[in-house]
Amino acid sequence: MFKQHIPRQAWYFLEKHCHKLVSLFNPYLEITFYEFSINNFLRNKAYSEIQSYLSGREETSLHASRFKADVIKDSRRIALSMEDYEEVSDEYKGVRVWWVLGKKVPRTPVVSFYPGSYDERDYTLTFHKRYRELITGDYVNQVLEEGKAIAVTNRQRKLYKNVPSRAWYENTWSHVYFEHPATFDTLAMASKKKEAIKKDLIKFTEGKEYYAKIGKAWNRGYLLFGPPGTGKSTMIAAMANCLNYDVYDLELTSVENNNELRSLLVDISSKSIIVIEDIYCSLDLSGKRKENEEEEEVKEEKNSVKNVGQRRKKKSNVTLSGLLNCIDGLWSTCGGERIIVFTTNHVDKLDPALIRRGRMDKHIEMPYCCFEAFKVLAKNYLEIESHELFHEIGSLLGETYITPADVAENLMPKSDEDDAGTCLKNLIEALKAAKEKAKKNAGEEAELKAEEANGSIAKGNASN
Ligand SMILES: Nc1ncnc2c1ncn2[C@@H]1O[C@H](COP(=O)(O)OP(=O)(O)OP(=O)(O)O)[C@@H](O)[C@H]1O
Ligand SMILES: [Mg+2]
Repeated sequence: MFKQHIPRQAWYFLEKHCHKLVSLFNPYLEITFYEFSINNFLRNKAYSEIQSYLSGREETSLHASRFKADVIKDSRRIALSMEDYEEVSDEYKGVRVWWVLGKKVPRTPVVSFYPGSYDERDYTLTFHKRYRELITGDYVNQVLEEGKAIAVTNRQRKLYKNVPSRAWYENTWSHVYFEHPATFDTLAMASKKKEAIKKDLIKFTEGKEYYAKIGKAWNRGYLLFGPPGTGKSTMIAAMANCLNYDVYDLELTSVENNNELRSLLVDISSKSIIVIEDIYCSLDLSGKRKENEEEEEVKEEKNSVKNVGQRRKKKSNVTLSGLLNCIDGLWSTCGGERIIVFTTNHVDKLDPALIRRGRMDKHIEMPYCCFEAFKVLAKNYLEIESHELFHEIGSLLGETYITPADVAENLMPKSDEDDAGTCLKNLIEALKAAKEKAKKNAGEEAELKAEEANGSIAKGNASN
């Protein structure tokens, strides 16, 4: 119980040599909840729940003297949790128990070349042997339940990003707090389509029993495809905000091989969206590895800015089958309530196996800006729902392709003097320019085709 007052190395010595003697007379039992499971692979849920439970208790703040502070829920409050080796007591049905937060001390000194390497921690629960059943049953269950509930209410959502691992056992997700403002209300898209996606998501979150009944893992895959600037990443943020899920942004080019990918995926908690952006460019998933590599080598020489990324790409040995196995494995083995989202600008170039239904259950096309989507943007950016210029904008939008990102850029006031009318006029200019450009491109293309056709006719005549 008072282990923390004895030097740790001395404690290990005593424990090792007097273990049997001590346990014979010691009326107390100790249960340890490790932060990581024995194989160092998965973070123990119980550890996090105990942490939340203890942070949420008044006794913790009364009896512990050193705390770690964490900002919770939109930076409005802080949660205090015990520092290493602190001890707090708790009472359950008149029985006193003690919790100590321990830290694993390596028995041999470890020299690390890397700063901030992670120490493993554990919570030890101590209580009188007499109450073994009560404490290991009811009390521990109550702690875990309450901890889970506290974690849900205090939950500050996180955006995780995989970082290249330094060693096989290391946790390779790092996070920042997720505070993206996009919602389905601010997303510029035809309202019917938006509502259908929202409904699909809500149905998924409420579908625990349904998925169990049909014998399918409680996960869902979405494929978002469309040109750059049509809102694929914005849609992901809106999904995460709608469902209150964490986001795991998986950068495949930083993953060295299939094993590393597997260990990253199994470390993802439930209530999360796993995102693989730009799947076509992240890996060679089309099977045409040779051709692409040659193209890349040429590009590499030309474009020095891209060199770092290209070199990382070559280092990654993640394969299509590895990715598929991981996704299927993940879907069937771990807890559930996870969504995986792939985004791409080149849907036609993806391997069909990757996006077949069952893996990517819903394919969502992110289109160019339509009038309805423009009205959402006008409301977001200019706080107007109608204007005399809307009619002209509507007909121009029907005649040309422009992304919501370009519309948004034009609607943003460039100076304090710019009012809604000025911004709308800017947009009209941009639309007219886009229309002209498209016309010119179409003309050139037609000319080229005609030239090609004439050339082949002339060739045919010559050979006759
Ligand atoms: N549908 C949309 N609704 C609201 N805003 C949008 C939408 N599409 C684009 N935007 C605006 O344009 C910016 C770029 O959009 P976003 O990054 O979501 O596009 P993307 O499709 O992910 O592009 P890329 O393929 O290049 O990753 C966003 O920050 C947002 O402000
Ligand atoms: Mg994007």
